[in-house]
Amino acid sequence: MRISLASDSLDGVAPILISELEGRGHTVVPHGAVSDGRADWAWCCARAARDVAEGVTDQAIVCCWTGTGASIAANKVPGVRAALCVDAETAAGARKWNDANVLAISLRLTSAPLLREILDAWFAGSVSTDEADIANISYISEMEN
Ligand SMILES: O=C(CO)[C@H](O)[C@H](O)COP(=O)(O)O
Repeated sequence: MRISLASDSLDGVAPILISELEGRGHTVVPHGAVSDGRADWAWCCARAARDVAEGVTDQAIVCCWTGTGASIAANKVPGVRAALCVDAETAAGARKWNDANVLAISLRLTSAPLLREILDAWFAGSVSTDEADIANISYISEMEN
């Protein structure tokens, strides 16, 4: 899978994210501190989210200290459903019930072992085929129109 990756800093797990993703067989398109060092969270996380909306990449991972700014910026991009995930259970739910296509990570809260659990759950997950779940996701898309 092609994954855009954005972070506003090289704090916490940010430096190991590229190797974690490449180690899982993904191709990484980096933005912000993990690329050229530009570190505005709003800009780099929106940039990664736009990659997904434009079909340049399949999914994105966006990071900031809290994870909140990263998720807010990504969710401003139409077609993006970004989920701030602090554990594997949340990541599994975000894929299943929200069809989330952008994973937001808090660099403050996420240790390396926790990151691996979150990534495992995120990439193992797939969207629910339940009618009510699909209707909820459709409603989110309709709100963008
Ligand atoms: O969490 C964040 C935004 O939601 C940022 O990572 C945080 O605001 C960065 O702060 P600073 O520029 O002082 O390191």
